[in-house]
Amino acid sequence: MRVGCPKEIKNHEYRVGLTPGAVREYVAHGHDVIIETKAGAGIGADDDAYRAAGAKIVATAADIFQKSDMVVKVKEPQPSEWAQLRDGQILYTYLHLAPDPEQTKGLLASGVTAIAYETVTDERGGLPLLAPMSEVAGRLSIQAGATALQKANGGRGILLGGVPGVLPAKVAIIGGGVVGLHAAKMAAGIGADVSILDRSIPRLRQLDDLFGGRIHTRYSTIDALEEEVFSADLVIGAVLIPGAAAPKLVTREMLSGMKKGAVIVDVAIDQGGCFETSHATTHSDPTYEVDGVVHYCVANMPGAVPVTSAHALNNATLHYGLQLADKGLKAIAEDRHLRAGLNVHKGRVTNAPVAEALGYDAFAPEAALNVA
Ligand SMILES: NC(=O)C1=CN([C@@H]2O[C@H](COP(=O)(O)OP(=O)(O)OC[C@H]3O[C@@H](n4cnc5c(N)ncnc54)[C@H](O)[C@@H]3O)[C@@H](O)[C@H]2O)C=CC1
Ligand SMILES: CC(=O)C(=O)O
Ligand SMILES: [Mg+2]
Repeated sequence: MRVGCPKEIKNHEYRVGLTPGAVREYVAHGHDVIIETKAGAGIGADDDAYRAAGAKIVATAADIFQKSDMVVKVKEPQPSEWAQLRDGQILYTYLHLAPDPEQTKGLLASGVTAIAYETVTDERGGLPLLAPMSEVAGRLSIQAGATALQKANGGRGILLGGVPGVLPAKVAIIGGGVVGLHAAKMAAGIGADVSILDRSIPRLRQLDDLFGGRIHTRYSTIDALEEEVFSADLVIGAVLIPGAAAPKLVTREMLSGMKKGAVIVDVAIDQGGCFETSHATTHSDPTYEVDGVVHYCVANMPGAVPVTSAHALNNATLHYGLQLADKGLKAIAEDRHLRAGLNVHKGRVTNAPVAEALGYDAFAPEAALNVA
């Protein structure tokens, strides 16, 4: 199979879908790999590094989209990219379709077979291709929040860890999954007073055990949520219902009960966000203010630390990428966890939560692929 990787074009997105190390693995499996020139510049991998790994360098993204049987990317295709996808081609990348009707329309019109990293599953009920970026974004959320809390950046001017004799800041984390855990590690490590809210009691038990009393866990009712959000200096939005649009847990009305200069980091923004007042921002202009509360809602947070993120992402995507390259659609038909990643196939939506969020009929991946 010919596998192609274009340079990412989303705002300040410096990750790359294939690192030179991943290219070497595809080549070892007998595949042709083409890479757009400078695709790896953001992680310090130049064209020669890709040539040494066995790839051919091409001049434009159009060359990649025209010549590849499978396109491997990081972020959801942008309008100029989805216009170049076609029937019979596999797209392997993050999609986040539920909050994005335009992209969904574009992918359906193209006829492409699109696998969304974020809905591929594993035996333990996890999302193995989302997890590494959630680890990065969870850790970054505390750095971003700490910066936004500085007075000159519009925040209330509180240091997360405090100092001896002065209380630390309060951090409320809504959603104790992968993002929530990694945000809590950073916040607790820096000395903040941390609460995590979740709807899963087994998960709250696990977090309580992990932190040995260093953080507070709370079952996420409206009462608990209000109490935590109203007293917090920094609120991290980290809920997920896989594939679906994020539930709006913090309403506009609730903002009026928050401290002036408090900061919200809505990591769940790639699924539409869990604050009613969230809208996606970019690394060039990451924050805005509503009712005195600073909002940070960057949808590609890991793009800020591409050297870490691109390698962590490739570690997770390589296994199924090789399966797809080796076997094509048969790989999806054979493996139920990869099938869970199939969001769009030949003009049909094949992920139920995406179909429900956007008002399409859902086709089971098995039916769309003619798998018994
Ligand atoms: N903005 C960015 O750059 C990035 C965003 N993300 C996003 O962050 C979000 C979280 O991802 P993960 O931590 O990997 O998901 P996860 O599935 O590991 O955790 C989500 C948690 O939310 C909890 N939850 C669900 N509904 C809830 C509710 N009503 N109240 C409280 N908790 C609730 C679940 O029980 C679960 O523990 C996703 O939308 C993901 O796509 C991830 C990486 C980068
Ligand atoms: C998961 C995601 O949206 C990202 O890594 O950018
Ligand atoms: Mg996005």
